[in-house]
Amino acid sequence: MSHLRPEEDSAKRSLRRGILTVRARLTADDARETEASLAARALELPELARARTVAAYVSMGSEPGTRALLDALHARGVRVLLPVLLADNDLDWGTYDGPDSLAPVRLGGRMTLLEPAGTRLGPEAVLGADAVLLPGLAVDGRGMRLGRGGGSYDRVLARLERAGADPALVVLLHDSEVVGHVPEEPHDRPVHAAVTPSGVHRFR
Ligand SMILES: Nc1nc2c(c(=O)[nH]1)N(C=O)[C@@H](CNc1ccc(C(=O)N[C@@H](CCC(=O)O)C(=O)O)cc1)CN2
Ligand SMILES: Nc1ncnc2c1ncn2[C@@H]1O[C@H](COP(=O)(O)OP(=O)(O)OP(=O)(O)O)[C@@H](O)[C@H]1O
Repeated sequence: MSHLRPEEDSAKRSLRRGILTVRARLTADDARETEASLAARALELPELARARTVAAYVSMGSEPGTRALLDALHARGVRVLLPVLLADNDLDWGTYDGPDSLAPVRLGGRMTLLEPAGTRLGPEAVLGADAVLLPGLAVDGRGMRLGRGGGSYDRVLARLERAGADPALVVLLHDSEVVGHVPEEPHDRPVHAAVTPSGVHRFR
């Protein structure tokens, strides 16, 4: 968010900026194609085919669209968990029960997040997920993921590790965001796969 640590790796910051610049150039047609292809590729994942509970998120702005995927999972009868951003950047969770179950939440500036409007299940609810779909800006061949810098998903990954939970960890990206190297800090944990509109990249 806006309170980046002064010592934060400037390599992360410049990679973030570069990717957000490219994302800002995408057209509405690009976005529609990306959303449909991303859902198709993700639904081919065996990890999602056998999942009873999937932790996901509602895409915003220029993120690759997740709405088609959320609706397909929901229609299959999968229990879909969605994040609720807490004041300390940790994440609480609620369930996705179709488009009407979402409520807009204004963040600081112009960004609006869609969050689940129903019962909050608590930050530990993610421990019940068979697969976790993560937002990100980039990933490298080791599975090191670059996020927006809030550290919310770093906390989720740390919580899963502490609990000994081992869900499939899958980041959803545009094709060009699978890169050669993502700068990492000691708290960063790798994901297992990335899904992009053109396919699946596996890291373990
Ligand atoms: N779709 C989606 N939902 C998500 C996340 C995400 O990355 N994507 N999150 C992932 O953790 C959590 C929310 N965290 C967020 C962190 C920063 C910003 C944001 O608007 N950042 C602006 C800059 C805002 C500012 O600091 O002024 C930006 O990146 O442009 C939004 C959500 C939970 N839900
Ligand atoms: N387990 C944790 N608990 C609390 N704070 C953490 C944890 N892991 C990382 N952080 C903090 O989160 C901040 C952002 O870290 P980083 O830049 O790696 O975010 P990110 O991975 O890009 O974002 P996100 O995880 O939200 O997608 C850092 O200040 C870091 O110290």
